[in-house]
Amino acid sequence: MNHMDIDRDGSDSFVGSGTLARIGVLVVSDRASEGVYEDKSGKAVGDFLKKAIRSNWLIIFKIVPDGAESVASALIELSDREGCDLVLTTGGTGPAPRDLTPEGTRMVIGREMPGFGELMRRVSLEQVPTAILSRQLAGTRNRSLIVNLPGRPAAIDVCLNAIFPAIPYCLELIGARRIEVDSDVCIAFRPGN
Ligand SMILES: Nc1ncnc2c1ncn2[C@@H]1O[C@H](COP(=O)(O)OP(=O)(O)OP(=O)(O)O)[C@@H](O)[C@H]1O
Ligand SMILES: Nc1nc2c(c(=O)[nH]1)N[C@H]1C(S)=C(S)[C@@H](COP(=O)(O)O)O[C@H]1N2
Repeated sequence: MNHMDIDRDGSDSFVGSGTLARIGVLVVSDRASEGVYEDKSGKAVGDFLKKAIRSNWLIIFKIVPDGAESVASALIELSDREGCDLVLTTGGTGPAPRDLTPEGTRMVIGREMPGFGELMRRVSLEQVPTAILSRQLAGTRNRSLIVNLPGRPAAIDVCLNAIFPAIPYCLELIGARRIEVDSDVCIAFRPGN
């Protein structure tokens, strides 16, 4: 498990005070986990978060091979033991036999939140017709929001740009720690604001 503190300027050390949100990034990839290739998707998620979040947060990074069990146990570790408010997974959402991230996610979430997958498929479809092949899910596990992203590095920004406006309010509703986003990158919507 790799812990890295990130401040709003994108450096790797935490500064400032206030709520420290905990964000898990779970890379699901046979080849990245074996070192056959270098992970680019988890890194792209970290880069997006560094740009988008202006309150204090901590990233907890983990790479596992494909599989429902490997995903489920990593999600439990990130949500329950690491106390993550938000967990973003990459990879393993397609139809290939070893693509079992949605199955692993479904094993651990209490409530499914279909809107996240619906929106990501809609915006991705404007870029690639194969967007319909992603079975990405999202849901809550107690005070954690878990969201599946596709594995392709190019998909990460497209998907996060689309869903991030709804994430701060969702975290608030489930009783997770509060995050503030940078309005130059994304406008968070909180009803009543
Ligand atoms: N973490 C990652 N870093 C870099 N590229 C990735 C990563 N995850 C996926 N990809 C790329 O996106 C493609 C589709 O992702 P998918 O999750 O279906 O992986 P895969 O083909 O099952 O292979 P693997 O599990 O070994 O990454 C991969 O074939 C690879 O080219
Ligand atoms: N934005 C975006 N979404 C995308 C893609 C992409 O390149 N960009 N690739 C699609 C493809 S080819 C597949 S098979 C599915 C599942 O990808 P995964 O198995 O890497 O999660 O995501 C889809 N969604």
